[in-house]
Amino acid sequence: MNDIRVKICGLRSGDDVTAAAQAGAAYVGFVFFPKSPRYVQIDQAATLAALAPVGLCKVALTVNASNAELDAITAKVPLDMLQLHGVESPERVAEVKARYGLPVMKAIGVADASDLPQIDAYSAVADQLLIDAKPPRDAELPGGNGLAFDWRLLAGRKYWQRPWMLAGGLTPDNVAEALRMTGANQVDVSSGVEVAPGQKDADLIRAFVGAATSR
Ligand SMILES: O=C(O)c1ccccc1N[C@@H]1O[C@H](COP(=O)(O)O)[C@@H](O)[C@H]1O
Repeated sequence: MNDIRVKICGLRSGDDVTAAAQAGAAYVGFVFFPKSPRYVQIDQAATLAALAPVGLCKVALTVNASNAELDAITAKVPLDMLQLHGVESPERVAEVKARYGLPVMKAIGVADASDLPQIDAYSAVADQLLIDAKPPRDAELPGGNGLAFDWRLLAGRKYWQRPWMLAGGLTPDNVAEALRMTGANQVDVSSGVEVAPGQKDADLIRAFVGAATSR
């Protein structure tokens, strides 16, 4: 066992929450982006979050959400963290953090080295960073596309100012290599533990957490 922390994102059923918790995930994510096959409505997310055992960090993933949307989510769902996965500016990240009093994780899309400097800008305001593959220009979703970026871009950059997670195209088969190449100590996965879009699989969740944590 190592101290790698795993987030399983896009949970939609009680069985998903149980599978993530039993596998040893540290975070679970609920997607509040209607175009996603992993979308959950607020009442559904509230029910799922209530099933999470104490200590499992419950994250709401939103995309360019308004205050009204975030007000509605945070009023009903017991949360430990907000994940901002759109084009929210550093100022917006700071505003959300102050308004809701929850830790904020900002997702940053990376395709090449020119995308890396923004990580420093967000480090000044976000509590955590999620370094994900930049979506293709015509993508419907800003994340959850099962696409990896060139992990060599992060080699030797282990020490960002903030805790960070690696995401994008991770699977039970490649997560150990991704951790080795990037030096990440946290990873986030969505489509890599699914048998169909939005349909998580307990065996894949177990295999992913096992592969990440047993190096
Ligand atoms: O999962 C989604 O549907 C999603 C929708 C909108 C924004 C982000 C989304 N997912 C995030 O993207 C990463 C990477 O996904 P994948 O493992 O490549 O499928 C995922 O961990 C979520 O945080």
